[in-house]
Amino acid sequence: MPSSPDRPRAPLAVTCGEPAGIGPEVVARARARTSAPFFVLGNPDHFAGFGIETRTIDAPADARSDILCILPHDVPGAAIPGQPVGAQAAGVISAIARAVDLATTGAASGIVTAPINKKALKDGAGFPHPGHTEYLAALGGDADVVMMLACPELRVVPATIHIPLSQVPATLTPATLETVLRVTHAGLIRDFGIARPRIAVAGLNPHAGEGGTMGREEVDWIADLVIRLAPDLGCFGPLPADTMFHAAARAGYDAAVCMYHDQALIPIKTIDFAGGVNVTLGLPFIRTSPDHGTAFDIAGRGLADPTSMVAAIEMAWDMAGRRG
Ligand SMILES: NC(=O)c1ccc[n+]([C@@H]2O[C@H](COP(=O)([O-])OP(=O)(O)OC[C@H]3O[C@@H](n4cnc5c(N)ncnc54)[C@H](O)[C@@H]3O)[C@@H](O)[C@H]2O)c1
Ligand SMILES: N[C@H](C(=O)O)[C@H](O)COP(=O)(O)O
Repeated sequence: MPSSPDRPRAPLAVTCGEPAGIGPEVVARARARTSAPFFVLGNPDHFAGFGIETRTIDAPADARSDILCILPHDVPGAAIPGQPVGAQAAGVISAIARAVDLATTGAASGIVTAPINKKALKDGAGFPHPGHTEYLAALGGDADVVMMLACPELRVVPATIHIPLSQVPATLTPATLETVLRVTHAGLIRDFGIARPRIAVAGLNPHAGEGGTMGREEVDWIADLVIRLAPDLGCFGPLPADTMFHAAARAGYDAAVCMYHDQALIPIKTIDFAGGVNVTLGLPFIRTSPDHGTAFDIAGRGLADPTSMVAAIEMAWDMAGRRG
């Protein structure tokens, strides 16, 4: 748990996520594993049956830490494990927007999102975004946002996120990478309390291009950009991605900025899938999430591990305390 706040803080708003997934289960089980104040936006029926006492509340300020408090949100019908219901998609999406409103007005200290199934939301309600990160960026006024996944041993940032691998080289530009590095640097200072962040930058190509023999992006512009920004942002690289995640290498930086989704997320989900947290940097409000998805294969079977949800809640609460 984070240190005691200097003054009372509003509780966190947790979104229900996909009812057919493990979101409701990990939210319910998290209640028994942390004392951080939160309430969940969703259909109260979806949170029954996990052996956790629940209570519906009328307002965020009514939230308590000893009971799972649910602020009712219209996500109609039963939750069917592994089978998304199209009619629920709009409610899953609007719960996210409502949580953002609550955080923006100060009724919530920040938001923690339970996992969504992107295909279910697209099929059910035409959700146009590939993930929370992009939706939250839009809700946050087209903010320049960065996806960071963090665990005690490692923080990673993919510079490109939910796009096909074939589009990565064209999407990566000096301007986009510079923005990612600046937002990452600011987030490490503001939300992680690191006074002088050290940021390792991965190469795009095998062996970071090996002097242009295995790809040219590193020699054409990535190295120059990193050198130019190094005095301000404490960045270095580009490094061969295959050798920058072992324990001794990790000790040399506070975050690794990677060129694409899996380059960043494979190492952290391998090192600490249970404890990883997804945090969006650059938003005008706090947002964290567990690092796992809807896990339809185990939904409704009582097998879901709430550790990542607990870590996400505690990280958001800690950030809220740091921001004051
Ligand atoms: N923050 C989010 O909203 C978020 C994050 C990641 C994935 N997703 C979405 O979730 C859906 C499924 O994605 P996926 O299958 O790639 O990943 P997943 O994380 O849902 O599942 C991967 C594997 O890990 C297991 N697993 C996941 N969480 C677990 C937990 N808490 N306890 C025990 N086992 C757990 C699953 O059973 C599965 O075998 C996709 O639609 C994806 O886009 C959403
Ligand atoms: N890219 C994330 C992951 O694989 O864990 C995940 O899809 C979540 O993304 P959002 O937070 O943008 O939904």
